Amino acid sequence: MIELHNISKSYTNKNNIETKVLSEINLKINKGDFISIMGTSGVGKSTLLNIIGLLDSPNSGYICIDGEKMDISRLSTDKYSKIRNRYIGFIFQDFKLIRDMNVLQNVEVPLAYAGYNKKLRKERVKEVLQQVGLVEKEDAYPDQLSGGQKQRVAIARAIANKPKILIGDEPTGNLDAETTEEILRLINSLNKLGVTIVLVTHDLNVAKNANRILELHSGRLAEYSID
Ligand SMILES: Nc1ncnc2c1ncn2[C@@H]1O[C@H](COP(=O)(O)OP(=O)(O)OP(=O)(O)O)[C@@H](O)[C@H]1O
Repeated sequence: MIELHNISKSYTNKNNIETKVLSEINLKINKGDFISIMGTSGVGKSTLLNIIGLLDSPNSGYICIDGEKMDISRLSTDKYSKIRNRYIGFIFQDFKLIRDMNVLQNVEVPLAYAGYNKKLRKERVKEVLQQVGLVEKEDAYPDQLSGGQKQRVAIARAIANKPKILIGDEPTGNLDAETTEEILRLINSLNKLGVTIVLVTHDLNVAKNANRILELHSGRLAEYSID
């Protein structure tokens, strides 16, 4: 479904010193997969996730979605914003909800962008809020919600367009142990419904929820062995 071919990424600082973060990474993400990517701080996990999510472009290599090669030099164009909006749902450690929009309006954003009319938007928002167990909070503003509730709203927004893949960058990083479990249960239930998941985490207990754990180390991706 999503394939990474020989993806490399490096950053060059102002003294022209190059740091190689990703080195010829190959990865095949199949429909229904639940993949965790682990690695120490600064190893390049977010960089890799942003490339998978078409938010950032590699220096070399390419990505295919359903066999179509993405033209990474054009990631900022309208066509790619639409692809991102339709195919990819993102969740982050800091939720990234819009403060002056209530729950309903936050979840509506990707639907409006995808061109759903008002009636269809309302129906779909109700459906996804039901799925994440937050129907009664549709009028609340982000500041009035707990961390776990905010992440539920972010998940509802991320899945509203029925994306092919749900991508999470440390989505439980700001949550306590109990709320982390609650969010992982929700993510697991979405995966059982067929949503493909890729999570970045440095927490093995979180990573263990996946059916495949990978570790990023020295720019390379390898299967993580639990023992
Ligand atoms: N825009 C940028 N310009 C220069 N260097 C960058 C940029 N973004 C990331 N880096 C560097 O690339 C490396 C990988 O960063 P990245 O955020 O992907 O790591 P990470 O594994 O997600 O880290 P953490 O677990 O701490 O969030 C780091 O050394 C970082 O300083």
